[in-house]
Amino acid sequence: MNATKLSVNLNKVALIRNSREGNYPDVTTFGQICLDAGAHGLTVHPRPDQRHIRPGDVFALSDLVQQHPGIEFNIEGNPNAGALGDYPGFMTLVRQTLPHQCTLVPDSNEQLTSDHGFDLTRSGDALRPIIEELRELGCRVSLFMDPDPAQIDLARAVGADRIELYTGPYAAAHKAHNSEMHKLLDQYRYATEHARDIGLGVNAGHDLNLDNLEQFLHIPGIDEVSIGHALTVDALTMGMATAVHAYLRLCHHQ
Ligand SMILES: CC(=O)[C@@H](O)[C@H](O)COP(=O)(O)O
Ligand SMILES: NCC(=O)COP(=O)(O)O
Repeated sequence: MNATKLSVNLNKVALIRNSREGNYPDVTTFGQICLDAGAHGLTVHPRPDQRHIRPGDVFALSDLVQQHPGIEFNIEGNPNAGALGDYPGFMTLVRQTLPHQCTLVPDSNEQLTSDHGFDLTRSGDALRPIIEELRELGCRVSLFMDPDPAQIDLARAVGADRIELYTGPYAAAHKAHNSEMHKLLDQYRYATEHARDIGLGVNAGHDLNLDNLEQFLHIPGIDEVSIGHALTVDALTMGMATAVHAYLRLCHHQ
């Protein structure tokens, strides 16, 4: 069984912090707890409305990760999200913090959460120079994608290093005990095989949790999962370090 890396998404820790004045809980402290517990990386998805992760968190977590060689910092977002108020824009933040991985996501500013992968037939040409710049900056570039082999071919063609499979539909089918789930899992399995065959790495994320992760990871070849929402909820009952351990076990690291 191959091991999949776990990157903990800290958005929801920041969301609680932002509900009051001050810095409690401190996102960087929770990042440190995750790393001490064995997480392989930290993920943030700064959104232009700063509903959770703020630019200061991105800088602080970048500094934290630099003190931990081998740990990956992953920044997610729409590269076309420009400056808004005191939000400097996605690409400015990335240029200033140089994460190991940039996961590009086609979210609009007002979206509640990510809910689809890129349609590269429409946005591929615009993404190509952005991907080129990110790779020149030394960032691995991953594109948030649905499990569609034709679109995955385009991800390769526009210069991505990896894809991140959007797992929301799988999570919903799993929760509903829906007969669609097995059909979906076949699609994710085929998409993963296809991506690897054409030289792309494969990440996965969105709504993965302690109930649905194990079955998803029966698909061989998933390099990394990024998990935030459910892991943070689990941490409310288990504590953050124990929650990270529980997810690491399902990723076959413990
Ligand atoms: C790309 C992706 O699936 C995650 O970034 C997810 O969207 C988390 O973002 P929120 O925490 O803002 O819902
Ligand atoms: N890329 C997915 C991610 O970072 C976390 O998604 P979720 O676990 O908060 O749904």
